[in-house]
Amino acid sequence: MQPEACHGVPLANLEAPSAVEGLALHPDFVSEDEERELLRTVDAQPWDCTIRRRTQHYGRRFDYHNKTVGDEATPLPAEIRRLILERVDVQPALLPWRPAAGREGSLQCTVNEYPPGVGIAPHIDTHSAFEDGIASLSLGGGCAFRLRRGSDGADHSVWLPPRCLLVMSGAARYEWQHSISGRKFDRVEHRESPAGWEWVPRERRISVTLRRVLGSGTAGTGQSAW
Ligand SMILES: O=C(O)CCC(=O)C(=O)O
Ligand SMILES: [Fe+2]
Repeated sequence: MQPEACHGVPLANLEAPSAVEGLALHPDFVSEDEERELLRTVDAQPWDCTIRRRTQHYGRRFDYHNKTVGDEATPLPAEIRRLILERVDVQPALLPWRPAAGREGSLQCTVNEYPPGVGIAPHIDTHSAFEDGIASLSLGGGCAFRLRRGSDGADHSVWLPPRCLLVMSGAARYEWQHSISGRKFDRVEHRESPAGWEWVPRERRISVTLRRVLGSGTAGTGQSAW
């Protein structure tokens, strides 16, 4: 099923497409107050400007050039740990792994900043570096998140509202490329409008993604770096 075309902009649906097995959305994963607290926290930290969008890396560092994870670990800000990691941990069905359960050295957390007009090219997160199960929390603004399956070109877009936790596991993680177009507006399903959709201007979006480094943390020492 192809997305309806309008000026070539795919329609972003409000619900996770059932065709993308392993894709789950958890709306209002944090409250508006918690979102503000997380944004304040992130904005108080230094940014890495190596690539087009600004990033922050906690836990193990991912090298964008050779697609490997370094050995050193940067402590996670306490607010990210409390409001995201610990909350994911108490809902074991959310992710195939537990981010705060003493698996020290195995977490990789990236904060991405997307000003309006900035996106991320289609990709599958490196198989050799990360385990199954990737979570991403949207803060500040939403975006249309596009998934395309390599085997048959199936193509779906879903709207990620602010405060929503996206989880990609199984097929969604391994068989579908994901991307965010570098647009200033998204075309989003809107059931009350006559056309059934509306243009939504992009606002600055921050995503906090959690991944687990492959093969690490299996022999815990009981110490935690964050
Ligand atoms: O911004 C997001 O939610 C996704 C980020 C992403 O795909 C990545 O860092 O690999
Ligand atoms: Fe990704």
